[in-house]
Amino acid sequence: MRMLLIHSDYLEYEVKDKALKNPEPISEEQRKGRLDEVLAVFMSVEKIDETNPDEVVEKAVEEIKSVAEQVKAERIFVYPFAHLSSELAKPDVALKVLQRIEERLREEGFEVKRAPFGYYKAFRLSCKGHPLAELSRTIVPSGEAVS
Ligand SMILES: NCC(=O)N[C@H]1[C@@H](O)[C@H](n2cnc3c(N)ncnc32)O[C@@H]1CO
Repeated sequence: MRMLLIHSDYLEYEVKDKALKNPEPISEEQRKGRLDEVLAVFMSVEKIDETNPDEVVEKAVEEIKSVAEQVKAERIFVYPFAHLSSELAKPDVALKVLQRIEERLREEGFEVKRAPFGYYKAFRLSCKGHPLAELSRTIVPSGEAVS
């Protein structure tokens, strides 16, 4: 799992076209979304994560929680982003992992939105620019080497 974390004044997206033959079914309301004062987390779920998705979910939640507490963000935007890795997990595994991360962050008390999976989307982001505003993390199941 590769994550790019951007502490932002806002992130807003608009769904454009399908990027997968069978993208995640979405409601009309989910075609656009916005959060203000948000920690945007762009995530590529990787092949290696398929060996232990549950562990990767927990490690990702811990990392996101730690950064959110450091930058004092109470809102998280989970953003599926297939451009941070050349060894992507299959879409059905990736979607489940991202849905579970969304659920777990809500359980931890954050306000959470997740951008729709399997689409091309236009988005606008306003990075705050402070020293911790742009971070990346790589997470792998235990016992696996980071490539
Ligand atoms: N920017 C637009 C986009 O990335 N669209 C991606 C993601 O929404 C999603 N997707 C597919 N596989 C993955 C994966 N392994 N991890 C994360 N997202 C994935 O499917 C789209 C096409 O790859």
